[in-house]
Parts: sequence; structure tokens; C-alpha cells
Amino acid sequence: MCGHVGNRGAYIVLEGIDGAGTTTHSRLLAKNLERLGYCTCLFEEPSKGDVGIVIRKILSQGPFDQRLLSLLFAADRLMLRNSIEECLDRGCIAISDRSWVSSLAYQSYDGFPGSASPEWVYVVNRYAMRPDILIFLDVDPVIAYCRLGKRRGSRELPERLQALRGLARRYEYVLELVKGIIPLVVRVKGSINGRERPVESVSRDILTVVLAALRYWEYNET
Ligand SMILES: Nc1ncnc2c1ncn2[C@@H]1O[C@H](COP(=O)(O)OP(=O)(O)OP(=O)(O)O)[C@@H](O)[C@H]1O
Ligand SMILES: Cc1cn([C@H]2C[C@H](O)[C@@H](COP(=O)(O)O)O2)c(=O)[nH]c1=O
Repeated sequence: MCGHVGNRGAYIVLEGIDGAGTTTHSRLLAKNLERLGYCTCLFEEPSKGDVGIVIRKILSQGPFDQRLLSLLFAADRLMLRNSIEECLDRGCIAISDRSWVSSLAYQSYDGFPGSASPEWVYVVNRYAMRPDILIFLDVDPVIAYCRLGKRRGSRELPERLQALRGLARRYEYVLELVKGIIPLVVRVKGSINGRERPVESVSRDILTVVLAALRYWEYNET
């Protein structure tokens, strides 16, 4: 059985600051849905394609002009569009680790050089796929900071923690903007009162929300 929103699949994106768990939970969501009989396709931004490789190289070299990054990310995701549409046309669930909402948050954050206005970032992503569901992983920036330090073995970088806090604030603003555009925007707590929640608990919450939405849409399609 392929899960589907009516005769078309659903496009689900995971968003959050660095270290929030978007990679972990996009993969877990795909695995859990497959286990329930849904077919899924997993995407990530930046992609593993040519433009995504260029983006990752730029990101690894330190701060960069966000206006230029906006255009590169927009090109990278526009090149993914056909693959996502093919997935949906098969009645499968497309799950993406990040989306144009990341561009709205990151490229408009004034803590980075050459930050762009959210309006302009939105315009250059005019033809990107609109998600059906956005899952925002709400994690305390200190927890995300510690995770990034452990994972990348990097030394303490106070400016990184400051950036994570700024991005978290940026996301709060951006989520209000996209609520009128994306049918379902859901906040899932990745930490509570400064303590991280177990991966299993977070993953269960995400699956519960997604299944409820899919079944609601399927019911209203039939
Ligand atoms: N709920 C959780 N509890 C404990 N560890 C977690 C949890 N979620 C994710 N992690 C761990 O935190 C680290 C970062 O997770 P992940 O790579 O998914 O973050 P991310 O949002 O994709 O970060 P980035 O955007 O920088 O890649 C990983 O080592 C992952 O195993
Ligand atoms: C899609 C997108 C991503 N970014 C940033 C967010 C992260 O810092 C990196 C991607 O790293 P990950 O470990 O693969 O999540 O890129 C961005 O600035 N703008 C975007 O549109």
C-alpha cells in the first residue's frame, strides 16, 4: 500500500536549527512510514547533486554572502522538483531534510554577511514545491550547540551558540510567515526545560502527527 493524500502523495519537510535533529528524524520518519506500508522518498537540502556539492563546499569555507547562497539553494531545490513530483505522482510520501523555509530563516538572519530580506528569499523560491506538512523541531540552542560540538569534534565556539540562538529567533518569525502558505505547520519539542527528549519520544510525536494528517486527507479524499 502506498500512503497518499488522495491520489497524490504528501510532501513533508523537517526544519530546525543546526543540530535540531532534522537529518535523524527525516530518516526515522521514512523508516517508520515504510514499516506501516507507506512508500517514501527521502530528500535532503542541500542535495547531493552538483549544485548541492558546490553549496557544501562554500559552507565548509566559512561565512559567505547570503544573497548568493539564496540563489544557489533555490537552484539546488528547483533541480529536485521533478524528482519530488514523480514521488508524489506515485502516491508516495516525499520527506525532505530541510526546504525553502530553511532559506527564509538562514539567509535572512542578520548575523550572517549579506543577509537578504525574507520577501526576496521567498520570491527566488517562488517555484519551489510547497510542503503539505512542515515539522519544526524545537530544540534549545544550547543542546543543539553541544550536539554539534560532540558530532564534529569542534572546539567551543561562542559565536556559534550566538548564531544558533539568532537562528532560533529567526525561525519563530518565519514560522508565522509560512503558516498561511503551508497547510500544516507543527512544532515538535526536541527538548523541554533545557533537557533533550529521547530520540524515540520525538520520533513518535512526529509519526503521530503525520499519520493523523495523512488519514484525515485520505478520508476526505474518498
Ligand atoms: N532527540 C535526540 N536526542 C539525542 N540526540 C539526538 C536527538 N536527535 C538528534 N540527536 C543527535 O544529535 C546530532 C545531530 O542530529 P542531526 O544530524 O539529525 O541534526 P541536524 O538537525 O541534521 O543538524 P545539521 O542541520 O547541522 O545537520 C546527531 O548526533 C544525532 O544523533
Ligand atoms: C536548505 C538550507 C540549508 N541551509 C544551511 C543549514 C545548515 O547549516 C546547512 C545544511 O547542513 P545540514 O547538516 O545538511 O543540515 O545549510 C541554509 O543556510 N539554507 C538553506 O536553504
